[in-house]
Amino acid sequence: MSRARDVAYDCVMAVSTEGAYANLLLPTLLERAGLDGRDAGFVTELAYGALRMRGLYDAIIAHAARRDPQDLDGELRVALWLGCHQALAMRVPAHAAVNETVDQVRRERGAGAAKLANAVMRRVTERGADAWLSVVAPGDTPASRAVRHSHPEWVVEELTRALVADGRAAETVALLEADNSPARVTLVARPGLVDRDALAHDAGGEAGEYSPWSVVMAGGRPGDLAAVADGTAAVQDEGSQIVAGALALAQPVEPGERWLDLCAGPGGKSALLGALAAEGAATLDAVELHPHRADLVRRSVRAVPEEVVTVHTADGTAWGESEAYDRIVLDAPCTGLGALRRRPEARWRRHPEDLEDLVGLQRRLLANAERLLAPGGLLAYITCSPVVAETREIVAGSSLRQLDAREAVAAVTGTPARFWGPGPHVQLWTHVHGTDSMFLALLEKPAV
Ligand SMILES: C[S@@+](CC[C@H](N)C(=O)[O-])C[C@H]1O[C@@H](n2cnc3c(N)ncnc32)[C@H](O)[C@@H]1O
Repeated sequence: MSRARDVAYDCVMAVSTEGAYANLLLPTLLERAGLDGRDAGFVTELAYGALRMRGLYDAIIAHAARRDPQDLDGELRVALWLGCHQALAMRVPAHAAVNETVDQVRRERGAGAAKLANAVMRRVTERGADAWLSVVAPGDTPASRAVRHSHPEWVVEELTRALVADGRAAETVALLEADNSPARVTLVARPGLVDRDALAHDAGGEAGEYSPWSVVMAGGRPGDLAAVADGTAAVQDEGSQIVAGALALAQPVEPGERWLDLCAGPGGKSALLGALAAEGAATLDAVELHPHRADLVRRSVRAVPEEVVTVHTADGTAWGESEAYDRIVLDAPCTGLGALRRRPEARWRRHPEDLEDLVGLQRRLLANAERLLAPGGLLAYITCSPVVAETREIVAGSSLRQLDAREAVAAVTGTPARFWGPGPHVQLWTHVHGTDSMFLALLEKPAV
């Protein structure tokens, strides 16, 4: 497993010091190292676990090293996070966790740093995880919850505020725990392009709980599936499928309808909407600001008939002619605090100041989307965040009429509308629905 530990170390180093994304980098590192099956599972658990839980591990390391972990060498700190995760969360025997960590540090930073790693890891392994929690996160305050569940304190506050607003005041801990649980890999069988049952069979998986297009994989690499390789299927969270599908199924599609995806990259929702547009003889314009992400959209929609989706590299705040579209999806750039399971580093990259900038951008995008919507048209405002300032407060500033999004979600999922909360918007929750915590509001421009 030494090779596996090296891969986890390289991944966590690149993510924490070079700004890499674990979900993009790790598959490449695994392939390069020729690791799959059990070894790949071990690396993924180790790297993702260390990246998620580094807030807790820093508190433990601070105690064990009697110094601020930020003052340690980057290499030593990363090796200690990995050592903590092995010893406290992965049932690796203490002596192995200590020895592997010390060897790693010796290779990377030499004998002096290895000595320090040895002393710290010996202290870390003197206690089990529960005993450490009572030392570094005693009681039940917002600060101790933040350490215990390894989220920045401001993130805990924002998530708690969102839960309270949704009548779920007692569920903070359940949500924080869900954020720390590995997500199942979910595929979308793009409608009209591949049969869901056939995909489930090929993937050795099963139909997802809510989305009629979803398949939950039991294991294996999605990229090995023919349907994923040819773009008729893809990895996509069930929550994303539900909220995008809701716009398409909210009312019957008239042939010739024009649809717009105003923030399309990397193109998961464009491809699902493109497939649904093709079935209804509609067309879709997909707009994305960044050229490399617009290229990802082109790749994502490659299996949708060519004449249905047109990808544009443009600024969504200024793009388009007024009243040109019958349906618009605005999947706005957001803090992403609803998708922390899948992006283990995201919670540490975001800062409270980001929220103000994002809210300004969300408002400008929504204002342009309102301008672009035809009378009688429908607009889906979506975020992969439950944060109140970028969800219900943005929608409250809209001049459009808010529809009951629960009805549209019910039409997609075949469940009763009352299942989806008090309305009129729908807030999905990771700890309740097993999806990313996506927000959906459906807005309508009055017909003239
Ligand atoms: C939440 S992501 C969209 C995810 C996408 N709908 C999907 O399902 O794959 C937001 C996207 O908006 C893009 N973006 C940011 N500012 C933009 C702008 N002013 N105009 C258009 N796109 C923008 C970002 O680059 C990012 O790709």
